[in-house]
Amino acid sequence: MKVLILGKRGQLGSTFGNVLREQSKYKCLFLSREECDIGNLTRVLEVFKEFRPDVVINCAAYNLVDRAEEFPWEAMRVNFGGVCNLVYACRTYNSFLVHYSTDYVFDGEKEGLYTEEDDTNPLNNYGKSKLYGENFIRDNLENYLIFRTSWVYGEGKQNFLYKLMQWAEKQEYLRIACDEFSVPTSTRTIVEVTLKALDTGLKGLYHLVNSGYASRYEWAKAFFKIKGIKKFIYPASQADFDLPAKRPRFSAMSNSRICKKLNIEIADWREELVEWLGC
Ligand SMILES: NC(=O)C1=CN([C@@H]2O[C@H](COP(=O)(O)OP(=O)(O)OC[C@H]3O[C@@H](n4cnc5c(N)ncnc54)[C@H](OP(=O)(O)O)[C@@H]3O)[C@@H](O)[C@H]2O)C=CC1
Ligand SMILES: Cc1cn([C@H]2C[C@H](O)[C@@H](COP(=O)(O)OP(=O)(O)O[C@H]3O[C@@H](C)C(=O)[C@@H](O)[C@H]3O)O2)c(=O)[nH]c1=O
Repeated sequence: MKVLILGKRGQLGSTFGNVLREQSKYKCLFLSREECDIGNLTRVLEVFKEFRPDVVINCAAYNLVDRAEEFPWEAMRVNFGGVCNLVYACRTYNSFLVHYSTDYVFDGEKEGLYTEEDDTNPLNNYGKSKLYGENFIRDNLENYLIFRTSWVYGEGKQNFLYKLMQWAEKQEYLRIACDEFSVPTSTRTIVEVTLKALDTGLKGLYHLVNSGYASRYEWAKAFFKIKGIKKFIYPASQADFDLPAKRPRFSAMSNSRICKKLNIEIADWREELVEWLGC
C-alpha cells in the first residue's frame, strides 16, 4: 500500500515517520512543507500524479491559534484551501484521505464530554478554519477518515508541554489556568489508532483522544511531577492571560465511538504521559 504523509516535520508527521519506517507493508513518501505546500494545487497534483498514493495522511496544518486572529487568511489558506486541494487530488486519483481536526470546533459550553453528534460552534479563527476543512471533506469525499483530537503533544514545539518547559526556564513560578479543560493526547496514541482504523477499513468522523480529561493546571502539575521538576504552579484563570484568541473552557471529547468501532481501549491521559516520558 502506498502512503503519502504530508507535513512530515510536525509533531504528528514525525511520529508517523518513526512508526511507519519500521513497517514494510507500507511504501511511504514523507513530504515537508517545502517539498509539498498543500496550499499549492499544482504541486499537490504533481505529487499525486507521480506517487499515486492509496492513502494520504494529512499532518499538515496551520496551528498558530493566537496568530490566526490577526491573520485569518494564513490559517484559511492551509486548513481550508489546502484541504480543498487534497480533496480534489484524492477524487482525481482515487486516494483515501486521513485528516485531523480539533476540539476547538466546539465552544466549550456543553456540560459533559463532546461526542461526534454534538453541534459545532468555533470561538476562534483557527477553529473556524479547521471546521471549514472537515466540512469540505465530509461534503465532497466518501473515502476519508477525520479524527478530531486535542491538546496534542509529541516531539516538537507546537505543544503545551514544550511551552511549560520554556516558561519554567525563565520564570520563578508559573501561573496556569485551572478553568480550561480538554484531553492531553499523545501523537503515539493518534498514530496507533489511525493505523488500526486504516487496517479495518473504517471511514467517517471520530473523536480520537486519550481517555479522561484535565485542566491545563492538572496537566502541568502531572508533567512536572513525573519529570521531577520542582516549580511552584499558581492556579490561575484563563481570563487572566488576555490572549488574542478565545478558547473553549471545556472542550474534552469522548473517545467511546472509536473505541467501540475498533474494539479497543485507549489509555488514560495520565498513564500515557508517564509512558511517553519513559518513567
Ligand atoms: N497541536 C495540537 O495541539 C493539536 C493539533 N491538531 C491537529 O493535528 C494535526 C497535526 O498537528 P501537529 O503535528 O501538532 O502540528 P505541527 O504544528 O507540529 O505540524 C504541522 C506541520 O504542518 C506543516 N505545514 C504548515 N503549513 C503547511 C502547508 N501549507 N503545506 C504543507 N505543510 C504545512 C508545518 O510545517 P513547518 O514545520 O515548516 O512549519 C508543520 O510541519 C493538525 O491537523 C492539527 O490541526 C488537533 C488538535 C490539537
Ligand atoms: C501564557 C499562559 C497561558 N496559559 C494557558 C491559557 C491558554 O488558554 C493556554 C494556551 O496554551 P497553548 O498556546 O498551548 O494553547 P493552544 O495553542 O491554543 O492549544 C491548542 O492548539 C490547537 C492547535 C488545538 O487544536 C487545540 O487542541 C489546543 O491544543 O495556556 C497558562 O495557563 N499560563 C500562561 O502563562
